[in-house]
Amino acid sequence: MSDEVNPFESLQEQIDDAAAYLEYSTDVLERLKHPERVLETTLSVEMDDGSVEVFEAFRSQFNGDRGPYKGGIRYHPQVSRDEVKALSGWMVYKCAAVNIPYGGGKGGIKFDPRQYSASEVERITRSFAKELRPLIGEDRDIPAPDVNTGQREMNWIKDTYETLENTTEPGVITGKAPESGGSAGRVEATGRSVMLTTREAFDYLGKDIERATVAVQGYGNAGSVAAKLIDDLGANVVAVSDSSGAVHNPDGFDARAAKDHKNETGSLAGFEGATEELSNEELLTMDVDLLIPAALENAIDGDIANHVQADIIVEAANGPLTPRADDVLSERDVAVFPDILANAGGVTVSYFEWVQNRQRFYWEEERVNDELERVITTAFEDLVDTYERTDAEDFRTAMYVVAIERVVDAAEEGGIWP
Ligand SMILES: NC(=O)C1=CN([C@@H]2O[C@H](COP(=O)(O)OP(=O)(O)OC[C@H]3O[C@@H](n4cnc5c(N)ncnc54)[C@H](O)[C@@H]3O)[C@@H](O)[C@H]2O)C=CC1
Ligand SMILES: O=C(O)CCC(=O)C(=O)O
Repeated sequence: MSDEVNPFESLQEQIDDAAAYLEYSTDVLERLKHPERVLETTLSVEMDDGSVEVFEAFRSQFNGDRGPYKGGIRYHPQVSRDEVKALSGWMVYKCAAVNIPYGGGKGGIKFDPRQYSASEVERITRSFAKELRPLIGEDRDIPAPDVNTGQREMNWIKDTYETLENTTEPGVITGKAPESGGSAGRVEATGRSVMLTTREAFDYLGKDIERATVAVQGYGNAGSVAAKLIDDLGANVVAVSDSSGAVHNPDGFDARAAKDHKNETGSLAGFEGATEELSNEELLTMDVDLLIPAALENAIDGDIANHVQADIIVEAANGPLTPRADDVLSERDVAVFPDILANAGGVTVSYFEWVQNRQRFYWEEERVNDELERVITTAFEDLVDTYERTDAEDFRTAMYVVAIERVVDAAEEGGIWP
């Protein structure tokens, strides 16, 4: 991609954009732009054939002024020190945007888990958990799932931690299976907040979600649940993609059937509800009402942004737009609703899981979903109030204004800063 940028630099640019609407000194702003610490380690793990392989792994703790560091663990060949730094920073501002009492962290192991057996993935995960042990804890740093990790990996990390610490501490990690202390509603929570943000955005912009056409890039946890729930609002999902490519039907198709096909065959290719297959870029530039990038960072750069035909973008992925794409889309009046609001359902229900773990009292799914809806609609109101009050250049900048003010207030009121 022509303007693919380092995601850590994107994060810093987003903070600078918001700073123009805030009256903080450069010292204060510099502190908001760098992680407090980053663990960089290597895991030496025995493979099934007896050989030993070495993996790079990271955990970044960006800012803990509002509470324990919080954020997922990603398994992907693109994982790097700067990527986890960016992702951990986005967690800080996400938790502040939806006003839950956490700071931000993120971790990852640089590998493709699909190339390894389940027992190899388990040994790699448990090896990482041993490295994380001194850093994590229910009041210190609480990991969770992200790309290519889920309940299985969270359960292994919890078990390794609890065994080594000789304790029972389910709140050390969230996104666990319900049998291991996970919360009802966590698997669907990220997609649910994407749906809630979409619903509020259409309402705010005076557009009708019923029969609105939708394209979704990335059909994993975040993208497939968002598609299913937006389909339930009456919208028409016409194209979805995964790393194997995109499928399209101009008349729309059942988002659940597309997910079933992916679960059964491992990819969207050959989905019988589609009439044609497209490239990833063709999906991103389709003439639809709503585009949901739900894969990885930098999916839409300045060049692609020039060809985007959607009226509204709701970011399910973290950092899917480059700063240049943001500028182009803002000039072209495409409304972008930012990741730090739209995908915050995951960490919000992680917060509910952590509360339930600490109280040893578990909620029904209906309560989880109701509380999540309250958090996201309140954050959406905070966003539009600030957007209108500041006349910010776009919704992302307005959301960062809200979030940065909360982080600075916590640091100042808490006596962390003079
Ligand atoms: N899982 C969670 O709770 C949360 C996830 N997110 C973010 O959502 C995004 C997706 O994460 P998950 O859904 O959890 O991951 P996942 O591993 O469940 O799914 C990722 C999907 O993206 C697809 N993909 C990868 N590269 C692609 C490409 N170039 N074009 C099209 N599709 C591509 C994969 O095939 C897969 O379908 C990430 O940015 C993640 O950080 C954000 C908040 C919470
Ligand atoms: O559930 C969580 O704690 C974090 C989820 C996450 O990694 C994210 O929001 O990007």
